[in-house]
Amino acid sequence: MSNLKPEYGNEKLARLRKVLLHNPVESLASVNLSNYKYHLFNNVPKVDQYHKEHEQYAQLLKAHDIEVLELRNFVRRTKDLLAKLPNLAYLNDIAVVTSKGVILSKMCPGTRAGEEVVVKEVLNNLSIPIFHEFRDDDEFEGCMAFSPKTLIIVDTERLKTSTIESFFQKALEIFEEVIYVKTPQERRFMHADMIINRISEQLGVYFPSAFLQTFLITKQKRVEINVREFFAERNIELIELNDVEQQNWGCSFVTLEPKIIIHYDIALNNQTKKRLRQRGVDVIEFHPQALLAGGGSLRCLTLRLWRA
Ligand SMILES: NC(=[NH2+])NCCC[C@H](N)C(=O)O
Repeated sequence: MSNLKPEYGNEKLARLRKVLLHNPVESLASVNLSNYKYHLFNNVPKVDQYHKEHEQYAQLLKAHDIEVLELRNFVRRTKDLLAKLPNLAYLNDIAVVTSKGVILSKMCPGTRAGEEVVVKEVLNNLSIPIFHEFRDDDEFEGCMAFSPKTLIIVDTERLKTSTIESFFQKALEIFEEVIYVKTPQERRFMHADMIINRISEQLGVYFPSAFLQTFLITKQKRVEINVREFFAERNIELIELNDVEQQNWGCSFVTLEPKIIIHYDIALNNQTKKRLRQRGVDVIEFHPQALLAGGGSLRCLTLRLWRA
């Protein structure tokens, strides 16, 4: 019997130790001029360049001492699905790994449906338990473990309100509170990381106008809150991003450890970079070209498995 602590869980903002990536070599070439919109790409990807950049990103993570697991090495039974799922690369949306187990998404009907079947097999093969799975008629493309206490669920076009409602009680078994955000149903706000993210215990970024209505939900109550005031009361400063930064995935980065983030070099403007520097934040920059066709950030490509 081992008394080692399990090596999974990502809600505590410690150093990132282990991630899962998937360079979509089996599927990317099937995205073409006649189907790229169906496949939720912004345009047709330059396949070789996309793979190259994906590999460069994996190397960047390794250079920072992060263990990088390749999804295909943990897939057997669901192997045939890899060729059919070009968005499987966007692993962030398919699962949230907490130290109490995984919240496994239920991807929307269409090109992303079934991604969770593959990821479930992988998690199983990695001996990471599932905390929650949704029903067949649910839609839930991820949420954000903001801290060990706080789960953020953003009601985007990729989540069904009824699915979210039915999940609150379960979420409150492992989080003290859920922050529930109503956001415009537009592609630019498709997942939680498009509107908010954390950099350290005391600092984050957000895009204010995406927060149409925000609620704090606990076992005892549900109250409407003002996000900025709410976080300010807890001494968490949220830096505002502008419209262009938000559309360039400004909120969607990988926090390597508190105050060090890995981000697209095109995402933040100089003023924001300066603000971050003034607060002691280091930005490790990565230049994307072909990756942009997929409509996702480096964070979207990364299933954070373990922080410690
Ligand atoms: N967390 C994210 N912002 N993910 C981006 C996912 C991109 C993907 N092509 C989609 O539209 O579903």
